[in-house]
Amino acid sequence: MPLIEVNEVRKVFETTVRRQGRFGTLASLFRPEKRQVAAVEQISFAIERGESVAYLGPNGAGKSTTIKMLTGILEPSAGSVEVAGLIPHRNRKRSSYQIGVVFGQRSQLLFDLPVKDSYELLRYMYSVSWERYHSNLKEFADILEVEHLMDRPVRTLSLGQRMRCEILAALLHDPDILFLDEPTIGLDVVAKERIRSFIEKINREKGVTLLLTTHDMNDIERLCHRTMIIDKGRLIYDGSLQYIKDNFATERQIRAAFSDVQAARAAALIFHGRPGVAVEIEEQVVRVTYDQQQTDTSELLKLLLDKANPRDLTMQDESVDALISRIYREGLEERPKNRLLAAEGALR
Ligand SMILES: Nc1ncnc2c1ncn2[C@@H]1O[C@H](COP(=O)(O)OP(=O)(O)OP(=O)(O)O)[C@@H](O)[C@H]1O
Repeated sequence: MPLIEVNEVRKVFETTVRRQGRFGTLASLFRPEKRQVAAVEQISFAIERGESVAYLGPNGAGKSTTIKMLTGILEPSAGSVEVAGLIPHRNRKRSSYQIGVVFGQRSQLLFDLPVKDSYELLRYMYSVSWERYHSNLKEFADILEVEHLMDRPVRTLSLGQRMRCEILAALLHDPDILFLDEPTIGLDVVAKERIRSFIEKINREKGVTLLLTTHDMNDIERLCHRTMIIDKGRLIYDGSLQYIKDNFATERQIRAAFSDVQAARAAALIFHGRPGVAVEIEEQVVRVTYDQQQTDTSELLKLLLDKANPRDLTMQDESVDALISRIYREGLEERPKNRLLAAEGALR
């Protein structure tokens, strides 16, 4: 039985529309105009114990609203949500024992108090035994390297230090599921890497199920075996990141370096006017960008090697980040949508 089960879920918010002008403001006061916003539309998915899933989408797509329904903060307008056998909004307290939540932008630590005080409060709230508390604190603080921060007021911590303390806070009560909303946002490369390796470890070694929202493709590549994409409240993709890469990453770039600018210019001319191939020159480097489905890589490489004399050749696929933003931007209509939807297991 799946650990998380979401069935035909919809969430509609009612908002008040402000009318323009002085009379409009007055009219809005007496007769407010209501408008309904569907933040989530008929979403269904199931997550098994131990999975690690990326939940992606552009701003305003409905990610936070979904997570709020999974954590019981919001009640769905229609459909059903079940998390670890409970209906979250009806069993908020019991449900909270099963889940840990980390919101990149918000804190569950008390700002002016030492980190440890917040942990002790959480221990009390979640009725964690002192023994369990001490052993979890020691184990996690060790790996996250936050032992030396225990007596520091939270407000004095750097963003990276605070995030590591937040993750520890979310795990003190041994939850089965961890919801992470942008856990690496705003962090430098080293801090991101520390957090990723910790999250990976608790998923692999402790079997904690992960649902992660992120705009950082490295988070996904590193942590998640499954990707769900939501756009305008609808789930448009549920499958592997590899599938997206294989089917949508059609753009590829050959980077050829030459011994001087003249040689680079001469090489660029070889591709001039060729349909579906774009060429850029930067000093002695030529970048040839093309669609793999239209043009054979071997053909371009042969031309380069026969007619020019590159010092170095490297190939690069389109970054996943660029790829997913293109999927958001263009939607799946323009692209091989049918292929995507028809593919077995792509959209469950
Ligand atoms: N309390 C609310 N009242 C009215 N509309 C809301 C409310 N919460 C969210 N919305 C709207 O629902 C839609 C989805 O919002 P949501 O916060 O779930 O998106 P998101 O994918 O998490 O975006 P982001 O990446 O910016 O956090 C947006 O149009 C948002 O304006």
